[in-house]
Amino acid sequence: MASGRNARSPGGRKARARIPEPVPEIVDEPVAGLAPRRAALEAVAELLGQGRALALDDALAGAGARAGVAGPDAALARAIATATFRRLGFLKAALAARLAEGLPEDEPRFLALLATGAAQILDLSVPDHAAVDLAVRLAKAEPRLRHRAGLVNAVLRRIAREAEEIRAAETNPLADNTPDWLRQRWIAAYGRESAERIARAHLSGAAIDITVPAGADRWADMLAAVLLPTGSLRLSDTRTPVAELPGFVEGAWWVQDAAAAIPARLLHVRPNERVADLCAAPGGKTAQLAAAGAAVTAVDRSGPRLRRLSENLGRLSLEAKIVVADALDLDEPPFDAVLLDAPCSATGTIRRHPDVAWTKSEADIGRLVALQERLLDKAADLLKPGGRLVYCTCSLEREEGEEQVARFLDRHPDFALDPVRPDEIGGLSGLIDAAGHLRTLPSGEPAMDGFFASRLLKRA
Ligand SMILES: C[S@@+](CC[C@H](N)C(=O)[O-])C[C@H]1O[C@@H](n2cnc3c(N)ncnc32)[C@H](O)[C@@H]1O
Repeated sequence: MASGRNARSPGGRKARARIPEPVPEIVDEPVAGLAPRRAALEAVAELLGQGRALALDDALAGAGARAGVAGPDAALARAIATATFRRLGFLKAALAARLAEGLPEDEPRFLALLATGAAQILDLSVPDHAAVDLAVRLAKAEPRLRHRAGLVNAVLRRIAREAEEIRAAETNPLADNTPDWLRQRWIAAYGRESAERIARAHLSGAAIDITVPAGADRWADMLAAVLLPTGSLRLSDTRTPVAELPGFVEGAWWVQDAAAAIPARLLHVRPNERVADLCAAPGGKTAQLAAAGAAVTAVDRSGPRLRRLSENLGRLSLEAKIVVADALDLDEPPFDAVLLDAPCSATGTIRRHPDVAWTKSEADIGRLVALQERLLDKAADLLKPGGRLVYCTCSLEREEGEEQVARFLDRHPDFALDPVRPDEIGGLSGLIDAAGHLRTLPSGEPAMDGFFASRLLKRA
């Protein structure tokens, strides 16, 4: 792994790249391994260039289709792009220290080409020469980058030569690999030590957890999985594609992070209760509510995402009433219970989606907080007196969690907080704050996505 600190050191500055190495000749024929690199480059450049509106998954889907990659090549493109964003701070510093002119932040394609190349050399088990040669080919194939092919060759060769030193250098992921605005927020919210643990947790990917509505012990044996205290199973076999594991095709379980599985459980739905899942797609929580026997109305404003929800429920032989609508416009009789898994900054999912750290901004949080507030007020209206509301987000930001709920309770004196109890979450009392909210962290034990959840009762 690259070291930003090392890369910025005077040692990094004293020997600049001078383009001495021979640049490989380009032959105009299909080259093994080029298409996934092109897809990764396109997706990373797209996010670095215009960022905010796009998720890496969507950028990869588009770039992969244009580059004609599928199967293992698509997986390689994803691995390269994910590795690039996971350590983008380190990679940029390592590259900048080896470029006489520094790293041009206003040239996203050049930056993406170098960063994806460096990520392959430092973090993936790709032969160095393949990473360098294919990056040079990509540069030569682009009129805007062609004149820099020699520089790409020189810098990436140098990264390869100095890889051991770069990886071995001590690193502090909070200082070197977390954008300033997030670092400040996490230190303010959690303290420096916890913020450092969170940033360190982001250097690794996440485990694969599954939700099993029935027979968890039996499935734990069959899948060689660990039963977590909260009731989810954590797979130890991460090499077999999930769809090939026993029970997937039959719809016995579904993939869902252990933290994401907690909020729906906090509703304690009973058979035939009318329950609204207001931001439902792709449907992990809808499936939990439906599996518990509730009559679920699953609402989402995204048609394509609801199609995935419908397919997922179909595989699981579960049913819900599916409504494509803006939840703010929903016109339905009052519900016994409402789940609001609100759109959020998703900073709790950076282990899985490292692009989030680099493409979201403080302005996004302000916009999302305003939307969450309106959705919460709507959820309150949709609830019967005596009904339960669970509000949750996969965000580490307090404005989207604790502070959002505090403001809701100020606006709604007819609601009261119903604190989460340790016995509801397998005795993990450390996940409950003094007010009774659930707060999970990627750096916790067990490690989970960063989730916030709060249960609110409407007075009868
Ligand atoms: C965090 S995701 C939901 C994940 C889902 N609950 C699950 O467990 O699979 C947020 C969802 O909110 C939807 N959304 C955003 N704004 C909305 C709105 N105003 N009305 C309805 N859905 C909305 C998005 O399309 C997205 O699918």
